[in-house]
Amino acid sequence: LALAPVTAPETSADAFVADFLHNLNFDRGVALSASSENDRYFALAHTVRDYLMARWLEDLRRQKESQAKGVCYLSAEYLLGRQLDNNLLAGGLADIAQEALASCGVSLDDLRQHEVEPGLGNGGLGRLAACFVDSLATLGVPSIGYGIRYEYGIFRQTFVDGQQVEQPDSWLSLGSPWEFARPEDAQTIAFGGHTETYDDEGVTRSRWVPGWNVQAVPYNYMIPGFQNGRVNTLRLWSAVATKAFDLRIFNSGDYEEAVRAQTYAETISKVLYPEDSTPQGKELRLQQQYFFVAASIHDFLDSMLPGDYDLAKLPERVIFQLNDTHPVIAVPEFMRVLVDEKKMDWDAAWAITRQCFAYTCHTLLPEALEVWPVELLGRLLPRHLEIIYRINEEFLDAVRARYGDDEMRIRNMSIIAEHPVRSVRMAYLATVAGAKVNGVAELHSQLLRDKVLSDFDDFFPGKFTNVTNGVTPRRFLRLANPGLSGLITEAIGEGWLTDLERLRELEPFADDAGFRASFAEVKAANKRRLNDVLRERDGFEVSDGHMLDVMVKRLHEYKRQLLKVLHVVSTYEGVVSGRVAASDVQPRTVIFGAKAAPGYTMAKRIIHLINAVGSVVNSDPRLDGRLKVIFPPNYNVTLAERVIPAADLSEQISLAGKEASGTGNMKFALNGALTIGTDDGANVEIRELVGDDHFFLFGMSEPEVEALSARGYRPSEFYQADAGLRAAIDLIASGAFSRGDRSVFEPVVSNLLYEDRFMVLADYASYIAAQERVDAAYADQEAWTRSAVLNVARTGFFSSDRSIRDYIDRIWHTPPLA
Ligand SMILES: CCc1ccc([C@H](C)CC(=O)N[C@@H]2O[C@H](CO)[C@@H](O)[C@H](O)[C@H]2O)cc1
Repeated sequence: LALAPVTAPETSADAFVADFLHNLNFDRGVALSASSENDRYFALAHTVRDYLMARWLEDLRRQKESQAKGVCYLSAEYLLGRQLDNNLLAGGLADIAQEALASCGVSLDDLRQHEVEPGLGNGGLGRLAACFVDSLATLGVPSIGYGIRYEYGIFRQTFVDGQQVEQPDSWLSLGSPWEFARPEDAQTIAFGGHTETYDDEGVTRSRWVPGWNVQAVPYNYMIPGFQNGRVNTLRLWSAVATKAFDLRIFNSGDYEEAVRAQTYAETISKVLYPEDSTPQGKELRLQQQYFFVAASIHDFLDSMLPGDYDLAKLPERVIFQLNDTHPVIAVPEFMRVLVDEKKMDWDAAWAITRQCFAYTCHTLLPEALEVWPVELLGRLLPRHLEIIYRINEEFLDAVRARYGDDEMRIRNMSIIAEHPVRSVRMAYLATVAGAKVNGVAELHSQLLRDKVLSDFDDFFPGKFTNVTNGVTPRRFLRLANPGLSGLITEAIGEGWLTDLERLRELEPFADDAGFRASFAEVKAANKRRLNDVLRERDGFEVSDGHMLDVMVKRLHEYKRQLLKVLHVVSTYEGVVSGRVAASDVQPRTVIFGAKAAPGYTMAKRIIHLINAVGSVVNSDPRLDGRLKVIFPPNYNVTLAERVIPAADLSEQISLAGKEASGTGNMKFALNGALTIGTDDGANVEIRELVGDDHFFLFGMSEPEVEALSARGYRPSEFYQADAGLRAAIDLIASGAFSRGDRSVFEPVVSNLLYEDRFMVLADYASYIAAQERVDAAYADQEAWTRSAVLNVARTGFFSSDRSIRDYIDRIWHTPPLA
């Protein structure tokens, strides 16, 4: 019996009920009649796990046995969203679960609402990682996602007087039924101390003598493929003290000291850093990065390779994908293991390392590129600093060999920056060590090659490539928009969910009035559903017949939420000044969703301004209810799944050359919203695919932005030259949205007039003109719906399955396991 393969329960409502009640009674230890909602939720989750378990164990066995080349995806963030529905969909269990629970008088929908989403990420980068592990499993690629099991995820956002207030995200307070703790697979992670050299039978070797260590305890999460019988693993590490409790100190009465090691250790995986662009350079952040990558490397080498594995073959067995620079300390750690622990000679180890890593860059903002002072790195990871120095030395020797003694180039390319403080440029380390470096959209990858890392593109021909981002259609179409999914399947049959480019077959339906009517009805139903959610969640009402104009993303000046605010204020000013009749205003509700990094003051001011403008506009009878602003707090994956299917207009208005890709833009287009946007990030590829007639383009292109900043940009000139712009800014400056107190938003206004780093004023006129085109287009609902259908039909390219296939072809060479 012990050797019998694990089998899933029978796929029937009766078997499902039996397993559910078994889990409730024997795992939760309660009877249904006495059970709490959390008990029922846990029992349901465990039942779904039971149905997926056999596949998981079988997949793990096959991946190990096959020794096929696999991907280790190293990411400091995974923005997973709720798990229940996705696991029900992947297992094809949704219908029997519904029926089974109903037969017990339990509402599946109540249990859905009970789930707290694991907010283990900030925004784009974290959500992309979640989409990618879903696609890796659905394509059947041997792979493991590695990350950190933060005890507290991204903060919960509340508004007090329109201002952001952060609350801790205690997502684990009721426990998480989807995780499997594996303390027996814990890894010891060292820190601090010093290094020394020693003689090893005539060979001088270096070794690290750490100062202290912690335990990294893994928690496994199922990542089921979509109805393909595959389940991959996401392994997240949690920190605990090696010696949790010191009885001797305790007996001496210093209770606090007795548990200090534990408290200290736990802080490593205590909380996610809520920054998504400006690193704070905190030591704990570096501790987090080293903690999870060291644990992951050791775990892979220990658990996935046979004892006598020939390490020289590692490049045929694994590729570590670095999700931005956050995990790049993995490179010197890998070298340390090969050279110091496996006693491999440096050159052989480096030759292997350079084939086992690849780096994805997700940003263009210089301030977002991580640099670590050598003082800090040397103190926390002394051996790693030595290794980085040697990597850099040999690299610069090669640069000199190629270009001669070009000191400027040497200084520009050195992994070690001398100013302002001697630091390690993590993006340069990742670029030198990576077999491949990719950007996340065509324009982004081009700018990396031409500008940000041009010296490296010149030195490493063929190293730079592009993989345009994608999103999983399982969560962001099938689960978020069942109405549209049903319509699509009715029109073109099944199969599109794992072959999204088949959406092209919808093109002819754009000219089918009946189909358009059904499509418009689905959009209207999604709006009603959103209205129910927002009313219950935040007491907001979405007015019928309003165009839903949506801007949801992290709050950052380069994303230009301020441009959207100026459009709202201009429309408002037009009416209250009497220049525009309210009846001429296209009924529109503007929905914002945005968290600001707690330390990002200007971003928090802009959130305050949005709420302040909203409360004035929403309550001014002169607008006759034709313009509304809604800003639900705590935008997250769960809210995105309700807002995106209801949207008519998708705001993708960043300054050209600043948004690496964007992924929200893809989700909106796939859900039948039209985009108003600049030629930035993946907007360019969306516009190329949907066609200029079905995309509201505005603003400067990236070269025009460069040209303007080269000429010297003086925002106040645009203020002077544009009466509409001046009226809008003056209204804000006047205190009209701050009870007459001009000081409240003065910093925002003066920044716009005298700095405006992201050229909001320069693109204002073009934006307003584009919004007028939007109003005109929306007046013709048939034409609008036709464009919306074509947006859906032509954006199948933006599936994360296609992105993963590109990574396999261009970077990983890890074909799916048959
Ligand atoms: C250390 C601070 C920090 C934290 C996170 C980041 C991320 C790279 C920021 C991020 O999420 N970037 C976004 O990544 C998405 C996925 O590729 C892109 O679609 C977005 O354009 C990009 O802003 C930078 C710096």
